[in-house]
Amino acid sequence: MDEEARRIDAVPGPEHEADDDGFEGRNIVLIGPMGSGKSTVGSALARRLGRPHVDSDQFFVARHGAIPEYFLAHGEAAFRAEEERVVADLLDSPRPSVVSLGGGAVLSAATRGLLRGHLVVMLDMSLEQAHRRIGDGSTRPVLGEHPMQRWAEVYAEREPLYRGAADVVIDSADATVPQRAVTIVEALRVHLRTATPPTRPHQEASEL
Ligand SMILES: Nc1ncnc2c1ncn2[C@@H]1O[C@H](COP(=O)(O)OP(=O)(O)OP(=O)(O)O)[C@@H](O)[C@H]1O
Ligand SMILES: O=C(O)C1=C[C@@H](O)[C@@H](O)[C@H](O)C1
Ligand SMILES: [Mg+2]
Repeated sequence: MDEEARRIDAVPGPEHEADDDGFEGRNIVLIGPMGSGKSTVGSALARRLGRPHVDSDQFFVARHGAIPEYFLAHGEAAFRAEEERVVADLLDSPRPSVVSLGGGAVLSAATRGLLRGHLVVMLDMSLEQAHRRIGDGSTRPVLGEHPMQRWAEVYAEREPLYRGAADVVIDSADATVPQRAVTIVEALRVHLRTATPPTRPHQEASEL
């Protein structure tokens, strides 16, 4: 793991919370569909908490180059295998961090297993909101030539995986980025007060 790269984005902002942020030293991991704000909100959340922010797509690019080009050259299966390795490295963080995952990272059963024990937040969004965010989808090779139709299909396939892995689901896509960071902090605090036992292993959607 490149420590220099890990420090990028790690500078606390003026609004950051106390050093002991109350999240038991666990990573906060953001999952959810393409365009839901995992990278953008993750960065704001990390600043708020005074934690490092790391993003699996950014680390993938640092290791392997641009994602669309990697898909073209090697195919999706190779991408998923490398993504799995990147995510495992990021979750094995020496400091509690905010970790934003690529939209398809939860497709890996190994990754879903690793998520147990971390605090996992699903950022949800509607198709209409996705339409406003994603534009022509040109930076997301999974969306192909009909990005919105494909976004909806992919969402339907993955929604049970996101929900099965998440400790909290945040549906506030129309709120501002700082508001969404605050909403996540509040939802996680409620989760930690009410979850029994505190680190209850997540169930696979198929087990629910
Ligand atoms: N309130 C908001 N919250 C989050 N993102 C917003 C908001 N308003 C606009 N955006 C924009 O939505 C776009 C998608 O956000 P982002 O790239 O963070 O999504 P993502 O979940 O990381 O997507 P991917 O799975 O492709 O990595 C960005 O251009 C971001 O600036
Ligand atoms: O949802 C997906 O499958 C993807 C989402 C992006 O974050 C990138 O990880 C990549 O474009 C694939
Ligand atoms: Mg992202």
